[in-house]
Amino acid sequence: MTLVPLETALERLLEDARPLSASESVALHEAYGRVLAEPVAALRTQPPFDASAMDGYAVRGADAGVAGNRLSVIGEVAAGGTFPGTVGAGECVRIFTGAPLPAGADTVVIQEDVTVVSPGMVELREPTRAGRNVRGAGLDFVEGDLLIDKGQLLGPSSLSLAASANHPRLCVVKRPLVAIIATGDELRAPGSTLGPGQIISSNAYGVAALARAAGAEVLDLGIAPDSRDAIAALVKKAVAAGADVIVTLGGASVGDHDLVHEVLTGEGMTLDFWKIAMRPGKPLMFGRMGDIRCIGLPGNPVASLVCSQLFLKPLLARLGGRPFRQDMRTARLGARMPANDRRQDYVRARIDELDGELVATPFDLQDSSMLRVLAASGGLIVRAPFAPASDAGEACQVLMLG
Ligand SMILES: Nc1nc2c(c(=O)[nH]1)N[C@H]1C(S)=C(S)[C@@H](COP(=O)(O)OP(=O)(O)OC[C@H]3O[C@@H](n4cnc5c(N)ncnc54)[C@H](O)[C@@H]3O)O[C@H]1N2
Ligand code: MOO
Repeated sequence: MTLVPLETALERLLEDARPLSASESVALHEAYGRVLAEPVAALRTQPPFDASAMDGYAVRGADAGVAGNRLSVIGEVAAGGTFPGTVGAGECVRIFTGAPLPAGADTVVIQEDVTVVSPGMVELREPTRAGRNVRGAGLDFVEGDLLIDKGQLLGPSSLSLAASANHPRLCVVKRPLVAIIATGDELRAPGSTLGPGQIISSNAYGVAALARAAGAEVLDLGIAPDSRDAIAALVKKAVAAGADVIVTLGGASVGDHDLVHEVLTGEGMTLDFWKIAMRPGKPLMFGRMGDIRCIGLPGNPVASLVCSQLFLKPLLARLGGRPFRQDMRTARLGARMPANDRRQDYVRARIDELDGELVATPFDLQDSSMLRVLAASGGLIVRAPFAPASDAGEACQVLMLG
């Protein structure tokens, strides 16, 4: 059987994956980590007036430069207030950080450089350059300035900037909706009392977490038994819910009970690729149902999560318009590894840091049913198809797991 090379599969999955055109308006507190769908322009000027940057005395520049100058204090202004008069020669106004500069003044002498001679009189101890300690109107931005470009991921500083520009809400790219369907007669939800032959359905939880980490919204449609009608009913539900991506779990292989391909095709999916030269995850399936992408994940728990990390996450990131890069690192092998066969191998490994270097030690047991080993793995050693045997201490590539 020909297996699709992993790079080819990834290219085909991502080739036409663009940010969804749908957008929504969200309150600023909900906008962290979202992607901006429309540019943000300043609705106001900041600061809107010449403002004091320090606590001190607002003076005319001509009066500020001479130590020993005595100035009479004609009033006071704090942030939020305004001073009604004008500062003349030989005068000053007590001022606090953030307050608008009174008319006539263009300089602030910080209070540390002043001696209060009497309640109405100060003496300058140090000269201050004209214009110092003043933030000119529009120093940060001017009404109409483009502040944040469309497509930007909204982080803490962009949220404060948008707020400062007087936007209570922002227009962001819709999160891709992922519908998850588990398949298998043997599966029961966590917390169930199991009958003979039954196991707990675990894959959806990790896959959903990876999808959310990539910026998606998740609709977990539960478990369909191994019947065409039951699987088809959940696929129809996913389509009706507006899913952008339908993820099935299990039933992707070649057994008599592996019905996913048949059902998805019956519901209108055109298959793109199926069966990849990778381990775990060989039976991965990808197709399109109109604009909906369908990913058939293998049932083995480790395979479903490794395939989600390698395929689902980048796809969802693209659809959501967010940057994505796998966290690949170079490490030293902590043990010898045998030569690889034709499948790209993702080997569960313990990751330690030793003298500033990463050391990746493969676990002895690599069965793709073993979640405990995966959970103990800080990363996956990536072994290219037909890689020769490697000795302990040799450099290797590791896909770090978050
Ligand atoms: N003759 C062949 N048999 C198999 C092949 C093959 O190429 N030829 N491939 C093997 C590989 S590799 C994998 S991976 C599995 C995947 O097969 P399916 O996608 O059809 O998965 P199932 O058969 O439905 O389940 C496999 C295994 O995983 C358990 N499972 C399924 N869903 C879940 C879930 N949601 N949570 C937890 N565990 C789940 C299921 O009970 C089985 O034990 O096929 C090999 N066989
Ligand atoms: O994907 Mo399967 O887990 O390669 O064994």
